[in-house]
Amino acid sequence: MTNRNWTPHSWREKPANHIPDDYPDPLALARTEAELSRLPPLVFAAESRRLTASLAQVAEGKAFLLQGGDCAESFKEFTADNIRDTFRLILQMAVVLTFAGGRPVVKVGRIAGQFAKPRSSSVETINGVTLPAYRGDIINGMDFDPLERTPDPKRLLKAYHQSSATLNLLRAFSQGGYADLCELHRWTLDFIAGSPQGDRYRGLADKIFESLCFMRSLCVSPEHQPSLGPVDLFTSHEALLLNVEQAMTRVDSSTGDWYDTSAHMLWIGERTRQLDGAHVEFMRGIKNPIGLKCGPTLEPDELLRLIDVLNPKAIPGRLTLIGRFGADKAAECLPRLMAATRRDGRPVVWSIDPMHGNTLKASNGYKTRPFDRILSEVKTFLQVAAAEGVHPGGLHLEMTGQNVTECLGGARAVTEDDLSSRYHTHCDPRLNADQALQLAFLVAEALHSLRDLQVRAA
Ligand SMILES: O=C[C@H](O)[C@H](O)COP(=O)(O)O
Ligand SMILES: C=C(OP(=O)(O)O)C(=O)O
Repeated sequence: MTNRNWTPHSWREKPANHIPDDYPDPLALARTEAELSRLPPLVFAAESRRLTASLAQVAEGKAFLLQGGDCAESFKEFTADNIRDTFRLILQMAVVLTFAGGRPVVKVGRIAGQFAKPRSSSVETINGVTLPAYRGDIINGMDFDPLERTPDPKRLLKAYHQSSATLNLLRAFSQGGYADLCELHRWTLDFIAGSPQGDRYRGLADKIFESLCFMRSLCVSPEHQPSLGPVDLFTSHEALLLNVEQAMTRVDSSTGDWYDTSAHMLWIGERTRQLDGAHVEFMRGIKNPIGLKCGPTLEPDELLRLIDVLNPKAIPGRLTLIGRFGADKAAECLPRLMAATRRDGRPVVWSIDPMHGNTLKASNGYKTRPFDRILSEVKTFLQVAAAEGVHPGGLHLEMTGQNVTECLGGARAVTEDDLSSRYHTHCDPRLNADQALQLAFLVAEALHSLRDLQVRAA
């Protein structure tokens, strides 16, 4: 069923921000878009519907959403080890959060398509030379060189094929070697053993391990082991390059609905959420579950009007609101938005992205994020949600399974001097595996106390 006056290309009539318009050969771009539109879908509509159903459980307070992965995937860091490590980290965090929250965790990666970045400035100047800014490997290259920085349509195809291979591996991991949760949790125990603050989490980690092993001992045959389903990890990315999203949007033959088959879930970024803009126009017409970043300048009225447009039929699980205010602004901005959606009554998932409002420049010039500020914004989210009677539905993180030094702090205390040692991100600083797992344990503690309070109040 098509939305009123919507087509996969109706966004082209609206003002579009952050989509490059400086391809030297627009005809080559058009040919590539046509080629993309003939390539097979990366995901299937039925899988996206399954994710909507899982997110509906989150909206009802019966599940929790963990969405995380790279800030920007890159061609250079495309290896099986990187994919495996991100996959494993998401699962490790999910085990901890499931146990503490007493609810299933819906797992969504920022993976298999998270390539394009909106930038604060469209140019970069170094030593008096000005070139177009790097916008993600799907558009141009990172090296500060005029040729590299020129948008190249061939990159769209390379990103498609990389996403396809990534998904292939993720599907294999989901069904294969990582299906044994007991084994998976052993990795977490290794993290505890090596962490300077490991003792703090040991009690919880040991309880999880005992429970998993107990469940395993109850199962008589391998197919009944505590394990993961076939598409247990869903994929997502920011729907920034609408020409690519349009090319990947297809009619689902079983329902007649339009689905963007580039990922299970897409989100609208903070910089492109204008009510009359191209991104909102495109996203209103696809049937996938979608996210909307909500930053400090979003007012309740505007949010409700965005909900009118993006989820007019109030479908549970369709819309996830992803707050990203900054530790210093969350307590002021979030209550009025949460109160507005609670009063409004239409179902939404409330999630928190504690990364994007907490970026700063270290004294040595590196873009970084302090772990304490990230944690503080998550805690504020949990407190405000409790005060407003809203389910704190999820976490949205930029993180990697690699041992990078991009965010400050954490148990192993990354310092400003450490940043240069393993700073590999292509755009924004990510939590490393230890920092992300530590955050999962700290959120788990907070969710556990919340659960205790709710049980006592019932
Ligand atoms: O991930 C979000 C944005 O793309 C990123 O924060 C922009 O960074 P910039 O301010 O360096 O352009
Ligand atoms: C660009 C991003 O975030 P935001 O739109 O919230 O700035 C992102 O999540 O990659």
